[in-house]
Amino acid sequence: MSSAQAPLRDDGPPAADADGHTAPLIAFEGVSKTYVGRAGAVPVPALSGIDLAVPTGSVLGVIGRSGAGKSTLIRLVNGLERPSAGRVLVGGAEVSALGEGELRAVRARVGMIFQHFNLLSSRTAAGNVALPLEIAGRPRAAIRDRVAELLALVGLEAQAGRYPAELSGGQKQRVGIARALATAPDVLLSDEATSALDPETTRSILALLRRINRDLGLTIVLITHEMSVIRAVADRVAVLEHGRIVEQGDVFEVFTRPRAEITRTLLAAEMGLSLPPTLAGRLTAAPLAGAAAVLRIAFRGPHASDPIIARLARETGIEANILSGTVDEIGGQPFGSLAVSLPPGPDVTARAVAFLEAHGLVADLVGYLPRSEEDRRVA
Ligand SMILES: Nc1ncnc2c1ncn2[C@@H]1O[C@H](COP(=O)(O)OP(=O)(O)OP(=O)(O)O)[C@@H](O)[C@H]1O
Repeated sequence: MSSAQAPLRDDGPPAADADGHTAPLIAFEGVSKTYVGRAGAVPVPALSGIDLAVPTGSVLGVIGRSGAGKSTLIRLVNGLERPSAGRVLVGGAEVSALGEGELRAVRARVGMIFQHFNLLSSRTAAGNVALPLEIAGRPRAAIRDRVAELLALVGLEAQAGRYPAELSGGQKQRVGIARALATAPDVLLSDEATSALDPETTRSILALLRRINRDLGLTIVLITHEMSVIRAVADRVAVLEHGRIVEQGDVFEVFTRPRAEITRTLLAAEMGLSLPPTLAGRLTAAPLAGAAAVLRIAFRGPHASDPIIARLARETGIEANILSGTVDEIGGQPFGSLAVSLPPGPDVTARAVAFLEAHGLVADLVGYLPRSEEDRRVA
């Protein structure tokens, strides 16, 4: 538990089973949500049959395209929405069955940060962080000390007296994080918290979230439409499509063995972005005449890809050109991806993909490169 206050459960720390696994802090059991709206309006199914368990102290990333149901899912955790069917449990309490009074107590244990920060423009950074403590009726001196502690935690001691209009986007989000942590919650919900930030600021905010998770043991659920966010901060990922979880698991497993089509597409999009800009800008979705197919190959371990490109050439006669390659880490494990272009010829793409997958790698077509560009690159 991150907090000095009573946890949501009043029976001590989460129960452990015989194998020492703790009960999930958040659980969705057969949850569906349909928005009914005005009389006569067509009901909108937003989530269907969601089963999800978020272990205490973990970071779950929920990814999906616009309209997939991400916001609905996160709003069910703090009771801002109620399910049409199923149960949502937080710390053993069935949020979906609580009355307004009890819900208020739960919400004090669940902090939230937002894409557009949602700060009060009339209050300073310190004033924004103090707000939840004032609402909770804390004594003035305790509020002052707690606000100073929180601003130090997010690296904003020097900005305490500044108004939101005088802060950068990253600083505003740091104030948002400090405010969300004010009542020492057990859970932090992040609704696209880095979507309005530039890449460098995004990295620093994600690093801050990771540090808070590690140092305070805070359980984090974040929603995003970017795989790079998941990779940077999450332990586990759930992929949502049309209101259903189509894939979930350990981030390393899902990145290196994506099963659902949507997961592969999202990973390929990220890979496309990590190509050198001159190449990425020339990548086309359609196979123009004479274009070279570009594959993304995911592999585990720093050297796992080296022999496979040589073997592809030797065993199938397909000579792939390496366009770019990265080796990264997910949760301390090396994970790499290569972009290669393939020579022209009948069935070359299908044969290459089949060969690579037969050797335990994941290969996805990310697009096509005009042959002249590809030749120039190789020359
Ligand atoms: N209050 C509401 N009333 C009616 N329909 C809604 C409401 N909120 C969301 N929806 C619908 O539910 C579906 C899921 O929406 P939701 O906002 O959860 O998706 P999302 O994945 O968060 O999308 P985005 O990334 O665009 O925010 C969409 O079809 C949306 O139009």
